[in-house]
This record gives sequence, C-alpha cells and structure tokens, in this order.
Amino acid sequence: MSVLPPVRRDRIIAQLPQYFRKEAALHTENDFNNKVKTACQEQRTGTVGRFKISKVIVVGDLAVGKTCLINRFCKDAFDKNYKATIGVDFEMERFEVLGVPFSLQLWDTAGQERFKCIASTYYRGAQVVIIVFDVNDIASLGHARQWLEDALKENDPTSVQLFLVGTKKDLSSPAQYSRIEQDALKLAQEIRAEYWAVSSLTGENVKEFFFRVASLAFETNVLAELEKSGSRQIGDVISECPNNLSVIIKTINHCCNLSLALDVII
Ligand SMILES: Nc1nc2c(ncn2[C@@H]2O[C@H](COP(=O)(O)OP(=O)(O)OP(=O)(O)O)[C@@H](O)[C@H]2O)c(=O)[nH]1
Repeated sequence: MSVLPPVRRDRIIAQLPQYFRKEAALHTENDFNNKVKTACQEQRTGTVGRFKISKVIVVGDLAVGKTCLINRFCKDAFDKNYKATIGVDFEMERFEVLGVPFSLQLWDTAGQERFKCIASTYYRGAQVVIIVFDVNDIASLGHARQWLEDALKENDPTSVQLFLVGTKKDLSSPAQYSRIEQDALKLAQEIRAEYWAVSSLTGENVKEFFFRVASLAFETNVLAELEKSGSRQIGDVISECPNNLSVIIKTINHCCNLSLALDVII
C-alpha cells in the first residue's frame, strides 16, 4: 500500500509539452513516443512508476537565479533578496506522466567558487543537467561550457539530458533579449542542449520548462526500461539455445538420416 498522498492535480502530464525553440530542442516530436504510450497503457514501465527517481542537477554562475527558478516551480514563491546557496539543497517534485507516477529530485547547487567543491560532489548520478545563465549577463552564458564540463566529469555524457536556461527575462528589453538569444541558441546547438528562457519573478515559462524536463526524462527512462526488458527476452532465448541445440543433436543421432531427423524436429 502506498503511503504517499496522490500527485497534485497541477503535476499531471497527459500531453508532451512542446519545446521553447525548435532550433534548440532535444526532440521536436508533437507527442510522446508510441512505444512509451503503449507501455504506459499496459503498465509495462518497469521500475519507472515504482522506484524510479530521476536526479536533476541545476548548475551555473552565482546569483544567476537557480534557487529562484526551483522555488518558483516547487513553492510558487519568489524572493527578491539574494541568499547564496551553501553547498547544495534539494527538492522532490512528484508528477504523473501518462498515468504513471514519476519523481524528479531537483538539486540546487552553489554557484559561488568557494562552495563549488562541496556542490560538485553531488553531481554524480544525474540524468538531467540544467545549466542556468542570466540573459542580462553575457559572461554567465560564456561560463556555461565550464559548468557543463564539470557536471559531465561525474556523469556519463551519452546518457545525460541537457538544458540551457536563460533566467531574469523580465529584466531584459526585447532587443537586448533577442541579441543574447542568438548566442544562447548557437551554444545550445553546439552542446546539444534544449534551450529555454524564463522569468522566476513573473513565472513566465517556468512550469512549461519543468513539465518538459519531467516529460523528456520520463520518456527516456521508459524507453530504457523497454530496451532492458527486450534484451532480457532475447537473453532468455539465447540461454535456452544450448538446450534446444542439444535436443536437435540428440534427435539427429537417434535418426538414421538427416531428412528423417528434420521431419521429427519440425
Ligand atoms: N528580476 C528577476 N530577478 C531574479 C530572477 N531570478 C532570480 N532573481 C534574483 O537574482 C538574485 C539571485 O537569485 P538566486 O536564485 O539566489 O541565485 P543562485 O543562482 O541560486 O545563486 P547561488 O546560490 O549563489 O549560486 C536574487 O536577488 C533573486 O531575487 C528573475 O527571474 N527576475
């Protein structure tokens, strides 16, 4: 029996949320993968839905707005006073995707240099890396590659899903914003990240962004589970082969000619 309360109604995802910019999206499908949808309908999602929690790390320069981004989504709160994160902090967020429970563990890490070595010890095991920069501070975008490199040192680069997120959109004029967006899109394409721009002050795009993160992480996890169970089936067949082969060989030995043996086997 589950002791957890039901998932909040505003954390239920029934449709794949769309990307922010087509040119820097992890994928551009309009809907969840068909195999994933079928697996969810048939309740064949393996560990996803029972034990699976995806680890998400949020990294980026100091004061770019990592804590505010997480707090806007998880607590619907915004604090205009800056309080540096010391080391790390984390929030759990529960979703229901295509009827299946799914949780994200959101790790808020410190951007300040002196706390970086504590924070980096928590990078390991991340399935999603969110690199945050301030759209009003081009230097913070320039440092994104270094944050990525540090995060990937602790993780398998081929299995991590990357997001590049520009914050504080409310502080930037449309002209200023569109200039930095060009650079951000270019970088996102180069590092194969999905690009988003948000404001934690107004809440613009914050929920959409985290719904997209949860959905893509969920989809990847279910596909991995399906692959695992598929290779298990092939493995089972292979492990049965020696038996089948020995039956065939024995049958051939007992029959006086090959065509008779084949008749018996088939
Ligand atoms: N106007 C505006 N201010 C923001 C926004 N997001 C964050 N801020 C402000 O930026 C400052 C830094 O925000 P934090 O979320 O604490 O930054 P951080 O990246 O977590 O900082 P570290 O913990 O030091 O790494 C705070 O004063 C916030 O109020 C936003 O979307 N709009």
